[in-house]
Amino acid sequence: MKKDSIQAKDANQKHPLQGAGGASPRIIISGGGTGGHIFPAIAIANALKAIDPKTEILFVGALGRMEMEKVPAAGYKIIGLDIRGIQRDSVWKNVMFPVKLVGSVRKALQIIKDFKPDAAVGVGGYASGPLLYAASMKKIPYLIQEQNSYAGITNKWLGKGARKICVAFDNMEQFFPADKIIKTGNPIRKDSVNIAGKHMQALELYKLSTFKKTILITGGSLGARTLNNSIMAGLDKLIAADVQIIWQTGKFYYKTIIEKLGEDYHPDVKIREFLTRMDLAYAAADVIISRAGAGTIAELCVVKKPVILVPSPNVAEDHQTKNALALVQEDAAVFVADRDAEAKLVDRAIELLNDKSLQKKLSTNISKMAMPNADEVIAKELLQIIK
Ligand SMILES: CC(=O)N[C@H]1[C@@H](OP(=O)(O)OP(=O)(O)OC[C@H]2O[C@@H](n3ccc(=O)[nH]c3=O)[C@H](O)[C@@H]2O)O[C@H](CO)[C@@H](O)[C@@H]1O
Repeated sequence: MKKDSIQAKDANQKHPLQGAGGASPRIIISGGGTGGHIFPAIAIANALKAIDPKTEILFVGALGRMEMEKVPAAGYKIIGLDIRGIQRDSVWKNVMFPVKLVGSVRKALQIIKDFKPDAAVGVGGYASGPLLYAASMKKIPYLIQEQNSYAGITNKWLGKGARKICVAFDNMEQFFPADKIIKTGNPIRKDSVNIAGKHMQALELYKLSTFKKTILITGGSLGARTLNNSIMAGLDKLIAADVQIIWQTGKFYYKTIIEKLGEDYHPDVKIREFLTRMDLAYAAADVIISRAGAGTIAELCVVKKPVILVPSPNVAEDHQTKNALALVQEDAAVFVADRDAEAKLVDRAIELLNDKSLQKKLSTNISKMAMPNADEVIAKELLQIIK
């Protein structure tokens, strides 16, 4: 584990925020569903460990969801609850929901009894509801981390009982009690944005040329159909422009794309289902095309590359558009609407690659919006509420 500024200087010296009486804190972190919830949770866990490596951390997620794979891969233990969200497309799919909810609260109560946490954290996603509800029943203090400019129904409800609510956007008083809100930014995994000096290593990993410009396409943790369709439509143009691409398709779309194009479609087109080393993908890129998920945006501000954002129109209250506009209003990103992407995205990307002064302006402006220490700030807030 890397040492950082909040770690005690001497390994034997107790950090001022270490658990009461010298005991190391025991924390449950709950939630998940998509990378947008899971990776901030891992970032908070890493920050807690940096303060006190003996901190005991247990994750609670939803069975069958991405966290059950990504959390152990990050080195943490996770227990899954048998819970899923309300399905809006069919009433019948929700018949078992009340039974599963009650079962999950019961299991969460047992987890709390066994693990004996000093505090809990909810990052949003199915599992945080039952776990934080159980925590409130057992009078365990908890903190909520809300990534978006729009709070989901569970977080709004749980916000009333939270000690602190850490947010990344202004005007969150419309969802949460004002006295509990702290604007910290979104926690990001330090290793996903640590790109300094890694350009050559990144080109080697992807077997990319040092003589060509590179575009990274990322559709967020699940991939994005619109981005995939737009790239598919513009492949010939990209190749003709001598551009190479790292194309993250997402798990759902990968197979179809590979079936259509073949495994070795073109040496300049690197197609991947999911990128496990975001640092190297960011490091390789000259220009990035991305969805506007809150976590990705927080990372893009730190890696400060020129970015084109194509917000998903299929998320609650159109929050990705709000995320994207927060940057576009500061001249910190180029905006392409989802409905225009297939016709315009590749042209805009090639134009941006050829416009050095626009690239410079975007990089400078996006870097001003970075809040790189949210993980540490949130970890400290959490330890304060234990005290
Ligand atoms: C469709 C949907 O519901 N999207 C939501 C979801 O986005 P999503 O799950 O896509 O999350 P974000 O865009 O916030 O973050 C994606 C995270 O996944 C990582 N990553 C991504 C791709 C990859 O190949 N490898 C990888 O490691 C990124 O580095 C980042 O840390 O949660 C966000 C935060 O609540 C919301 O703002 C989004 O609107």
